[in-house]
Amino acid sequence: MHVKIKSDAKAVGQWVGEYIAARINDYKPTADRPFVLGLATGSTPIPTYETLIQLNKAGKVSFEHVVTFNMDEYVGLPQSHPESYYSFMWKHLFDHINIKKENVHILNGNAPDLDKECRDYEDSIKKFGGMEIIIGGIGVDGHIAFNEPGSSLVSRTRCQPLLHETRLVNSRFFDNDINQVPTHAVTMGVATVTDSREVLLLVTGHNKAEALSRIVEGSVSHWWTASVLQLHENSTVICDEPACARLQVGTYKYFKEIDG
Ligand SMILES: N[C@@H]1[C@@H](O)[C@H](O)[C@@H](COP(=O)(O)O)O[C@@H]1O
Repeated sequence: MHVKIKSDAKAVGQWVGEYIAARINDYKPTADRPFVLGLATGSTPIPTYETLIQLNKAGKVSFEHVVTFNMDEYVGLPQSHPESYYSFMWKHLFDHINIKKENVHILNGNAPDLDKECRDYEDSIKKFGGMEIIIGGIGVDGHIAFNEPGSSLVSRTRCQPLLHETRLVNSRFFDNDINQVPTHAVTMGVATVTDSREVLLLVTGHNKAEALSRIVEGSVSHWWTASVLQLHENSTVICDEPACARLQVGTYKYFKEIDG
């Protein structure tokens, strides 16, 4: 696991956006061989999406042959709801780049048969040959996608109940009213994420400091599901200075020296 430490959230977004654009360009995607990209929601990836939009508008990267799979979606929230992850993705990225609508995949949290929806999603990722890169954020409890603490580290895409704490944190998007926050989500499993050939984990802000230290310095544990990235052969955590507040000085210095 690599750890790159940048000054702030904007610098993280700049680095990750430029890196993804370079990876897409190196891959030279075509209609028959698209670049398959896993994407996340939350406030953390917004600066990355802003960078990708700028690069796309400047003609430096094209999404014509990019296929995307989003990590998760709320269950029971209408797609048109401003806080659905569907709305989020179109508002913050897809509406501003040259991606084809049919190349965008987001789990349907209103599917009549959620188990089938999740199985079909896994099949669809496989049909495209798996993901080249996936980017994710983390919850303050170290969850990746909606794989709450205690999720199996070999879990696959499924419907998952949300913890009270997660709903409380996310209530800031729902008029600070926890009762408006859905109780369940459909989410890629931990193993669905780690099947990606490369994983980029974005961690910004002081409120993620405890989670970052657990993931980087702690043991691999289902209580901090993102810690599984220690076992991935190509994973990188890109974090900002405030998120490093709980790292040991030696850890901080080591990664500054090794990964920049
Ligand atoms: N399901 C999402 C996660 O994918 C995201 O990483 C997390 C953190 O969000 P933020 O980046 O806003 O802190 O929020 C939700 O729980």
